[in-house]
Amino acid sequence: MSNLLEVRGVNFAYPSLKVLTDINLTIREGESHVIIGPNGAGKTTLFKVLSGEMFAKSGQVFYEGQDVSALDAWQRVHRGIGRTFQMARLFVEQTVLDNVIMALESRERIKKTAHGRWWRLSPTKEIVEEAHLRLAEYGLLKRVDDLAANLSHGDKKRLELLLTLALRPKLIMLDEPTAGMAPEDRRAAIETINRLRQSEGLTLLLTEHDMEVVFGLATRLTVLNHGEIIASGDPEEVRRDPTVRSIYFGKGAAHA
Ligand SMILES: Nc1ncnc2c1ncn2[C@@H]1O[C@H](COP(=O)(O)OP(=O)(O)OP(=O)(O)O)[C@@H](O)[C@H]1O
Repeated sequence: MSNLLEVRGVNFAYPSLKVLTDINLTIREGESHVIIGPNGAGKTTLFKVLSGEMFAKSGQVFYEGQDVSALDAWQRVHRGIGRTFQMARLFVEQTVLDNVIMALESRERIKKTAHGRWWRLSPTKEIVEEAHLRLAEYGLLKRVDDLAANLSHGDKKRLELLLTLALRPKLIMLDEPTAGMAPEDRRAAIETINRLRQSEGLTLLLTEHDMEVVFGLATRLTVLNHGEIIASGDPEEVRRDPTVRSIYFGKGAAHA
């Protein structure tokens, strides 16, 4: 497996708080790499630095061997890095169908030009058909005409995943993909994500608190604590690591 993403010596601080300290991390092609850590450990901040929403104070991020540290978020999307958020980001005043059409139009635009923030006012027949097909695949067909704002939490997350994947990323970063879901939705999400990883040849980087999801998805596991990586490797080995056990899985740990 070759390295898809490499993080070298990344440091990040908010004005009054140091959050990431000397982060070194490798994401290999095809793996499902889960990052866990107590609340406030710096997981979301790390995602923001990797996706280009914020820039590291020092250190570098390499994607497919190229330094992308200075690229903006949309430029990283063009390179093939997709991302979802803890609270799904959708065009809530648009219908479910229009959300999908916009994502598909945007993908076509990315293929043709260097700039992807544009869509046609009247989409082609092919795009509308593809949108319906994808909505059917995700079990959202009956909601096509609903406003995205009116979807349930689980359906919003599903739609966001569909939109992110419509851009055909190679690496997809999922920030707590099952947060707030009922147990049966959570199990369905694990299945969907595992299936997509295999069928679309995706590499996954996730943060997650729910241990059923963590061990249902992870092929590699990294533990972040107070902005530092304290363990990384095979999920079962990491689970047995004495430091990890005392900090994270031990008595009184936030998410044991
Ligand atoms: N915009 C900000 N300005 C200042 N401090 C921030 C900002 N965003 C996050 N923080 C702080 O940075 C630290 C790391 O936050 P972050 O959201 O990255 O942690 P996390 O591991 O994702 O937490 P959670 O599991 O609760 O989502 C926390 O102490 C948080 O309060």
